[in-house]
Amino acid sequence: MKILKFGGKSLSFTGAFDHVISIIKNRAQKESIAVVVSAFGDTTDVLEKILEQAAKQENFTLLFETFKKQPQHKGIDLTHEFDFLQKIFEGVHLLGDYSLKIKDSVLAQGELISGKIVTKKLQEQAINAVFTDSRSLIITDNTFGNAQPIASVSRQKTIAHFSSLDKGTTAVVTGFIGATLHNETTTLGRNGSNYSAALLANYLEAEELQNYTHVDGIFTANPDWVSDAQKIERLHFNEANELANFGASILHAKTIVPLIEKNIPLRILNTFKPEENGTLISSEPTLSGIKSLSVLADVALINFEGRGLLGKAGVDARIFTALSEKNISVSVISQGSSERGLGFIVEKGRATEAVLALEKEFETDFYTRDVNHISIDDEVAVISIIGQDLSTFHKPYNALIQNKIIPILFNNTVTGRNVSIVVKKEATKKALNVIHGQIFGVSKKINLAIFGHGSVGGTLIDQILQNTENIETKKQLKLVVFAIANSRNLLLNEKGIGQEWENELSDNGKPYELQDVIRFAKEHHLENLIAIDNTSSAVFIHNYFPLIENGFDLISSNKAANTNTFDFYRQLRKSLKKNQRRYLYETTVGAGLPLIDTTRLLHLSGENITRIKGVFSGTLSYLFNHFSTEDKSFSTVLKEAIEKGFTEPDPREDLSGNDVGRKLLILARELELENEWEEVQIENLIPQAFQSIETSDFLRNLDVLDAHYAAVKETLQPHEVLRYIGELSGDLQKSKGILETKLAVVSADSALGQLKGSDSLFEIYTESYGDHPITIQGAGAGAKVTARGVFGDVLRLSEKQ
Ligand SMILES: NC(=O)C1=CN([C@@H]2O[C@H](COP(=O)(O)OP(=O)(O)OC[C@H]3O[C@@H](n4cnc5c(N)ncnc54)[C@H](O)[C@@H]3O)[C@@H](O)[C@H]2O)C=CC1
Ligand SMILES: N[C@@H](CC=O)C(=O)O
Repeated sequence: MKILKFGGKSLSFTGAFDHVISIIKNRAQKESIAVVVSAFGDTTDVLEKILEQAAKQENFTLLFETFKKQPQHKGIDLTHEFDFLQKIFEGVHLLGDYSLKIKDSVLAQGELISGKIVTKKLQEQAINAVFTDSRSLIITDNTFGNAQPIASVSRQKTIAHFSSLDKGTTAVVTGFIGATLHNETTTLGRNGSNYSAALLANYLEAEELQNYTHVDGIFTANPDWVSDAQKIERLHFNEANELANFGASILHAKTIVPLIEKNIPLRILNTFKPEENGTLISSEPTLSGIKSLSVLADVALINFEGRGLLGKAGVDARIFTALSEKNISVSVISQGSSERGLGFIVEKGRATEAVLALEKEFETDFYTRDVNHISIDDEVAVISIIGQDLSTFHKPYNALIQNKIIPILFNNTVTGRNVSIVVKKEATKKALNVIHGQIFGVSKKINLAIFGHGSVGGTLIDQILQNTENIETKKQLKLVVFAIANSRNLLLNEKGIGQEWENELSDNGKPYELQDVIRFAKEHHLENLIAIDNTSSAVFIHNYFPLIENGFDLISSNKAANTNTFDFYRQLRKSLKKNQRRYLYETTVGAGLPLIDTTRLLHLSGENITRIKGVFSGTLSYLFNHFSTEDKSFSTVLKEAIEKGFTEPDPREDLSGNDVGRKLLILARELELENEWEEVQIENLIPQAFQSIETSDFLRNLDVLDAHYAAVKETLQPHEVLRYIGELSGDLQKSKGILETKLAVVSADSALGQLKGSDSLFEIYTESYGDHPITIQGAGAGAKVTARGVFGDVLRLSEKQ
């Protein structure tokens, strides 16, 4: 025989009542089953509410009449139950009070009513169903509200009842309720119906207990909180027991024990998807490893501080005796060895009572100041990682710290392989997602906010969106672009903005402040945050500080932050260090070329860099490579460079030499030089008259540059070409270097002279390499290569997140 149990949600009319009847019908026609039912939907709560109204001597009639008229009650003779309830409510109304015994009698009507209805509906479908009032089977002690079954009597009564049924009969048994030896109605406490079903399975030595719920089975975490949670196919009883103890709402420890005793498998199924296998819990060994995350949300942390009690014996015993006298159960406990500090978790509703009990117990110790204080923090939750041991705990732990979630305390069990972490309640969802992403090997979600969607930013967004699947398959990284903004508008989507981002932004983008992005990330508990600055704004860089303080790592193609004052540069590093955030900006020198990384590694490894020289600007490289050898005017070649996306948003940044100057300054600071922007000697290629006019006027009048550069070209010898060069020299061991940019005439067959297209060339001279510099050469500008470089930074950060 199999026991099928249906919970209240499955039985509500707005739920899956018809599915339940058809499941039972199909199964009853094929095999031997017994059915255990809970009360319909929220019946138990409604009955309790009416009882409360009656006890407060309020008018309970309206609610009671509404209850009686519920559609599921139609067509069934429930006169007996309704009359019984009416009498009790009237009595309670008169007395203004009720006992737990009365409450059990009232609540029991919910299961009695649903049992009758299910039986009748099955009979209408020609199923030989018999209503079975479990008060004649489950005999309990008289702990009303949480009665304990008397196994020997209950077993014997249950077996006798089922033996008396004709073959092919389907018993519909009321869950949750029992009766004392004196025939007084009792209830079995929280999760009582599941317990009844487990007891029945035990007494009848059933083949399997099948629990039909509103979920597909047990998941690696609550899918309402973790969208990547996966269904677990199989669990061992021990693992299920751990899960049950730590808050998995569809399991309860006391349900599992009767099943373990008789080795009866438990299957969690979805009423709406009866054909699926759900989760099977049995004694079969399963693959070892971490199984699931569970959350205890309705809890409070009690912090007991008693420094003066150091070394005194029996303090813990006093604490737990005081609590146990009040029947307050303690879950997570953590105690320091050096001082008498003890933190532990109790049910939230009992926290004040717990503190009062402790204050009473330690009254004299307060007086002697041996106990400093006892406090409650009820804004906490406990996350338990079932199957986790300490050998790999550093992974989720580090991920939490990375995401600025600092566990308040944690503990592990010696035998049970699980670690519990107490976190601030507001961080629960984010913490769950971070841990889940880390330990289940499913993709780690990286949440990106992209500021600036011009040439580089726009190309980057497209590159990311085109490669999301590929990256997820190869790297198990799920890149989610949750924010895209320019200087005016912001588009947000916590699930990820898609390929249509441009249209969506123009349709739904809204004016914003930076705080909107930060708040959105917090409200949606987004983890592994990266902000990407693809603007050229010297104003935007001040946003780096709030971003860092709110858990964002940073990436920029914008050179403004690293070329601001040295004080700003230092403050930024300080904030990054304090908040344990990282900042990558590989594309700020040489676009996609690995300049920063190479320079940094050489310097860090102690290699003495003596000089860095080269063509730093892709734009100017393109300009002079083509202008020197082709019969084209200077402005024609410049326009080509602009069209190809090599130039800065304002091309005068390139022509003024400023862009090269910035790159020199960025590299200098990588070498720990403290140069300021004003100390960079720059040759400006723009005639004085055009240096401070509007960009649009300048762009309209580019040909004014032609005469000057035609004259310069005239002076070149046949084997000579023009190159705009940047050089970092001087004693680079000191705090300042010499930073210089200039237009130079070089031999066409020199390394610099042979440059093609928009290639940059960087020569890094070091002590060990002598006269043979490390040379890095390649496309030094262009939206595609730059975006690709930024993408590289995203992956670098993501892998370390
Ligand atoms: N084009 C290239 O080859 C390379 C460019 N870069 C850098 O990449 C950055 C972007 O360049 P492009 O895409 O060509 O510029 P762009 O002008 O095409 O795009 C800049 C974007 O930033 C936005 N923006 C400006 N101020 C903002 C603010 N305060 N807040 C939010 N958004 C703001 C603009 O609305 C625009 O969407 C620049 O800093 C540039 O120096 C770096 C290496 C190579
Ligand atoms: N305009 C810049 C782009 C890269 O920083 C250049 O030409 O190098």
